[in-house]
Amino acid sequence: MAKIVIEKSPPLKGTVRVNGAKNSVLPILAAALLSQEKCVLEDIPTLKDVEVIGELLSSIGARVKSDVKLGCIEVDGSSIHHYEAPYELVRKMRASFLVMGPLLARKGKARISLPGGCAIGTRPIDLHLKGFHALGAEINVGHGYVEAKADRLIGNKIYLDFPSVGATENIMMAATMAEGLTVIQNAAEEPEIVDLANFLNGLGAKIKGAGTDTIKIEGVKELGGTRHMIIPDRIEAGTYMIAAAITGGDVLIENVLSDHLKPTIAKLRECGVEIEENSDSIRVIAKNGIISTDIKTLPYPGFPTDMQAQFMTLLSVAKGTSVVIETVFENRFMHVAELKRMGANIKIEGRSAVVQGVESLQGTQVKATDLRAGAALILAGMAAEGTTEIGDVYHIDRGYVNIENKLSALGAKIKRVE
Ligand SMILES: CC(=O)N[C@H]1[C@@H](OP(=O)(O)OP(=O)(O)OC[C@H]2O[C@@H](n3ccc(=O)[nH]c3=O)[C@H](O)[C@@H]2O)O[C@H](CO)[C@@H](O)[C@@H]1O
Ligand SMILES: C=C(OP(=O)(O)O)C(=O)O
Repeated sequence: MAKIVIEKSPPLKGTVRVNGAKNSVLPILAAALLSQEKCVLEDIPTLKDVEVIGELLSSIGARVKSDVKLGCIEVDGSSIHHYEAPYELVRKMRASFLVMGPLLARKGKARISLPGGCAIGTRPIDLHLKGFHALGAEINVGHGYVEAKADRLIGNKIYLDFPSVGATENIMMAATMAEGLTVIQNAAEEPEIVDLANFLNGLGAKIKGAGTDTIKIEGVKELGGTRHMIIPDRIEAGTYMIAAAITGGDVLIENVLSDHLKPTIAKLRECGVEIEENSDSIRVIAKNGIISTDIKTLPYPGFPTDMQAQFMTLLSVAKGTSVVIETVFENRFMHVAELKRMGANIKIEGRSAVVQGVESLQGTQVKATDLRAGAALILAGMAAEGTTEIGDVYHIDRGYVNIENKLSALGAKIKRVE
């Protein structure tokens, strides 16, 4: 099993480029199933999750060609003949459930394995199903699978009890070819929702309001092909911003939309980190040590839950006490036990963690319990005395392209050992 081994890093220096966003490319690849023609996606990150969704689309009958050198994927959905996402693929990646909306719209039926929980929470799919039901689908759950059927989908008004990213995406995709108008209220407003809506509109869909809490979708008869560039990954960018901050470095992060990073930028500034925002890059300069601050995760434009673990690592070596409140997932503190093994002083009280900054962390053997917990441990390893060895790195490979190469190019002492 591969491990990542890290020694305490000098201040990081140089330039790093961020890849296309994992959380955009996954729903957009699922959405390509809606099209009768070819879709070409650009700035595709070479991630395990992208491979898995590619396998899923192929198993449904789409022709998927990827050009790793050019960072492109072409999906031809004209020949889809199947309507099932089996347990083996959904188990590997929850986002597989996002093919349900497109399959319902395209084939009138879908059978998808129930995703189940994961290390960060139970993650139900009730809001996705509430949306499909409101569009006229008959839903049956049994034997670990959800089956949805509809001779035709009919537009409706759907209020989401929570602005779920996945439910907003799945319902938006299903509604593109429904009869009449669908209105999603209390919709998620994440940049990845806007990217998906832009892609769908490129196929000929009629979607308005993506990026606000009310999305209106006027159904069309069919969708064609398009070429689309995936937006930069704001979580990958945020992770490199913290890498620069925790090592006291000076790093230019390229291919970034700073508008998508407002909460991370604001909180880093509160910690005393200097940040220069340019049109498509951000420079992070950390000369004066880190000051404590409080964070509370919220749906966009609030502080992203996907940055909570990495930010907590930074706060664990800050001067003073910080409080971190996780409101999006009920169990997203798995990294705390590992950080504590590295000498962090953190106490959990329900959904809050009280972080008392320590002078320094100490390297030891730890394991990645999920994707961002793994990223948090890499950051901790760069700030820790001695050697840190991270196991279960397959979690990290779900969401970061060549993280050890990108960090070592900035001067970090990090390597992967098989
Ligand atoms: C592939 C992808 O884009 N993943 C992101 C997406 O996950 P995902 O789309 O799964 O996250 P959601 O926004 O749906 O989940 C947020 C909260 O809503 C709850 N919920 C969700 C759906 C539902 O039907 N019922 C329900 O109760 C979840 O359990 C969770 O507590 O958004 C999350 C929140 O920003 C991010 O952490 C993930 O990185
Ligand atoms: C939780 C995440 O992803 P997923 O929804 O794919 O598990 C993440 O990207 O941090």
